[in-house]
Amino acid sequence: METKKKKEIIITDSRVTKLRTIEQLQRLGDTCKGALQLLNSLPLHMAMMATSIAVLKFKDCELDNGDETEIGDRGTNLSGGQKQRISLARAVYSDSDIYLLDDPLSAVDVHVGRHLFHTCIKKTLARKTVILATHQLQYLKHCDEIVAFEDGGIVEKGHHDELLLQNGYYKEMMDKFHYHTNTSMEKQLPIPSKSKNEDTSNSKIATNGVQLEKKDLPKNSSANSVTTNSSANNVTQEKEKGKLTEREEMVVGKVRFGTYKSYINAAGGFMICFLVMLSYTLTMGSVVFSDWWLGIWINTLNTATPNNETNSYSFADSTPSNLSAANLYYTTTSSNNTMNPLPSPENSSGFDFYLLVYVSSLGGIILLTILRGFAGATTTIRASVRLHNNVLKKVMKAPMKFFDSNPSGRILNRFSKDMDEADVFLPQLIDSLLQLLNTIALSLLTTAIVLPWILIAIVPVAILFAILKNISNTSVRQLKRVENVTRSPLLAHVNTTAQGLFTIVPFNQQKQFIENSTKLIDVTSTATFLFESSMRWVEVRLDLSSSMITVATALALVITKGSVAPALAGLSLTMCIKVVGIMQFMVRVMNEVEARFTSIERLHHYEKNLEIEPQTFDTTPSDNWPNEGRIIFSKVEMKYRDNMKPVLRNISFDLHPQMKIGIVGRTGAGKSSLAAALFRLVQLSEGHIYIDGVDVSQIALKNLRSRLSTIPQDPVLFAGTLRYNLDPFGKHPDSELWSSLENVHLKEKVQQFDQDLDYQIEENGENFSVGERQLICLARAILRKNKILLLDEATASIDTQTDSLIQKTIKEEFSDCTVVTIAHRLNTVLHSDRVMIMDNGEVIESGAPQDLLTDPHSFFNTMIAAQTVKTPSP
Ligand SMILES: Nc1ncnc2c1ncn2[C@@H]1O[C@H](COP(=O)(O)OP(=O)(O)OP(=O)(O)O)[C@@H](O)[C@H]1O
Repeated sequence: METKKKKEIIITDSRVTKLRTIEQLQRLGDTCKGALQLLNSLPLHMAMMATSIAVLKFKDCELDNGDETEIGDRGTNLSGGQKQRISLARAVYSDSDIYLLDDPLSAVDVHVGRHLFHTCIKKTLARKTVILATHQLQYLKHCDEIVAFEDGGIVEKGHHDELLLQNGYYKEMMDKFHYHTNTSMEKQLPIPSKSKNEDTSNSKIATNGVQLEKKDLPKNSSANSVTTNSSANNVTQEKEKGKLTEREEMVVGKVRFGTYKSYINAAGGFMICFLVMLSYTLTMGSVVFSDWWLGIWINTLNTATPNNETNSYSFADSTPSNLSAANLYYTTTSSNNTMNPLPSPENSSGFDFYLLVYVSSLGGIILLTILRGFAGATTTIRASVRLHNNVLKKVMKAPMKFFDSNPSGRILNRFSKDMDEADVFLPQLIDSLLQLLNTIALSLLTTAIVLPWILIAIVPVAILFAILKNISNTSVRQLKRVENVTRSPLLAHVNTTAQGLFTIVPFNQQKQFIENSTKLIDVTSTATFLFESSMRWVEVRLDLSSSMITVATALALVITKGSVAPALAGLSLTMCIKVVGIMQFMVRVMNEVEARFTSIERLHHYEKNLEIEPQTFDTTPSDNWPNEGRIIFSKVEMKYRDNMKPVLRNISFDLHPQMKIGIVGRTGAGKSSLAAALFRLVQLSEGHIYIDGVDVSQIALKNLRSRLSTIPQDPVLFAGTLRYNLDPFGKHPDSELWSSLENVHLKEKVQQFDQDLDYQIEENGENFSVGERQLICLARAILRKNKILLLDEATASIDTQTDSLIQKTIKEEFSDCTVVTIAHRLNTVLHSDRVMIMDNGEVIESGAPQDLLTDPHSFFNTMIAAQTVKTPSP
């Protein structure tokens, strides 16, 4: 493998079928957890060492704790460019022979893009075969071979110079590209060749009324001085800095009353729960009454029969309900021949009366049982539905930092396993518990009335079981809590593995993921096993105690043979077996109920303690707000989390209505954070943002977010029809939907689908390319007709030609709107009214593009110069 391998470069057109594998590889390469898992699995420091020179320059990445920084689910705490660089670093580290890179330069700025192309792709991977799908046409002349695709087929193939000579598709594309980028700029202005630091040392930056001295600004965007200083002093503090995920909470001790109260409240309140309990008591009471009445009836019949000595005691039925007054009453009345005040069954009316009451009581039992079942089921279902909805509402309103620091597995765990406990296990257990409690209460009551001396025997049994319950309860409950918590990492792992499958498979990391999964399953199963074992532990002891009590009673009866009447001896033994059985069962159920209530405890924790985004309603904007689209940022400072340094610092600018503004800057400079601040995804630590004179922090989030349109860096599509994705509330007629699709140049493609607007979009829009997803989002924004549109790298994954058509559409469709365009492709913002350049969380330059281009010292000029592809010396 010493000979240099041939490189092949493939250009893809976003309207053309892409190489599916490459696309998915890159897209899923950006899923952070996959990155984290892989990076964790590899010797991370070595990986970074091997690739940092070529790719990362981690200090430029401004990660709080360098390569030790923890990355959240799907790379939530990384900028788009940082995600791409980590993906590329991972690919380089894998040291493969063939590299498939799908547009890895789309989300990075021109400086980093050049660095990545020349240092990483050309130099580090010099001896590898690299297949690069890209829309960055400026790099093509450095490639060995170019393959141009159109409509899913190859239209041209060859070297840059050859293809130019052919004067065909490639030449036309290059001409358009140059027209849109370098040529137009070159026509306007000379391109300075000064380095960035020289260029920017003295000039002033105007940000509409706010004058900033450039010398006050950091000379370089990198945070190297920050990381260097702090790491020298305190290593522990440094480690904490890069920490993202918080420990999942786990309560110790008894389940608090607040948890039960939250369940009772969710079920409908104390009164409803009391009524439900009453329905259980009445049902149980009706059974007892029916048995009792039968006893009276039979007894009356027997007293009416001359030969009544044949009375027998039958306790064969072992259901708890038969441990009732009826049996006891029957026993005593038949032996004592008590007076019966009721009508004699000898006459037919008396017989009818007994029968009538008995049949009515049976009817009552049926009715009350149905009522009880209905009341129990609806109440417990209502409780779990309300709990679910309350928690869901809380999670939906949680701030971004909650999702950053809580892996998806934790949230999934609450909504799956914990909800399952509330939906399935608890209703059954509560039903059993209420029945048992009533049975025991009624049994004790009747026993106390009829055979009070039996209570003396019951007391020690009850004490013994109470002791056993107390001993076992603590461990059963705590082991259930451990089981609850250990499931979260497993769910997170499964979730991220599924999402990152197209990264895992090409990197051949299945084995490692299976091993990790097995380890996590082991941990979860161990916890489940321990919980189940603790339950079995107490059950064995309860069984043993019950048997011993029964044996002791039987022995006592045998020893005292003759001194106790056979009937009473039989009764004692039966009572003993029943009472012990019920008590034993009740201890089990009570233990399990408390253990399973730990899931309600976890749900209640979210319900009660989850921080939500500030819901301010101080100002209610008018229905047509914002009708002008003026945006003012005043001394804005923003941190993603309190313990982090600000990502936006002292940002002030004033965007006039209908202004078209371009925001450019190095990757990680804070451009997307600006959008996050505007949408109040993260609260400002200082300063204010005004839209048409209204302080956005004073209005309801719903009002704010529904009145602004955005196309995010990672376009989001939902599983459903295309129509639903364009117009979720069905507010627009089909004609408008088609017109918006036409505006984004997707009409033809959609017409090819069998079900056109009803075409089914898969989860995350998997059946569309990233560029197409961005276009669908743009069509959605066109339909919404809001006065303010924010495009965050909205056309980064779209070819230059379509990009320019889209820019034209945006210009026409949003001519009377304020459009903020965040872009790395500088030609995208070249025709804006104003360009703002951001660096290290600050606006370092602002002005009309023409003015900035005429200033040879401007940052903007250096960026333009970088885009004109100067090959660095090897
Ligand atoms: N949710 C988050 N939590 C913590 N830090 C974050 C989060 N999102 C972004 N950051 C950090 O904030 C900084 C600015 O990120 P931002 O996404 O605003 O950059 P950007 O200029 O849009 O970059 P790019 O051009 O690469 O998309 C980066 O250093 C990034 O690591």
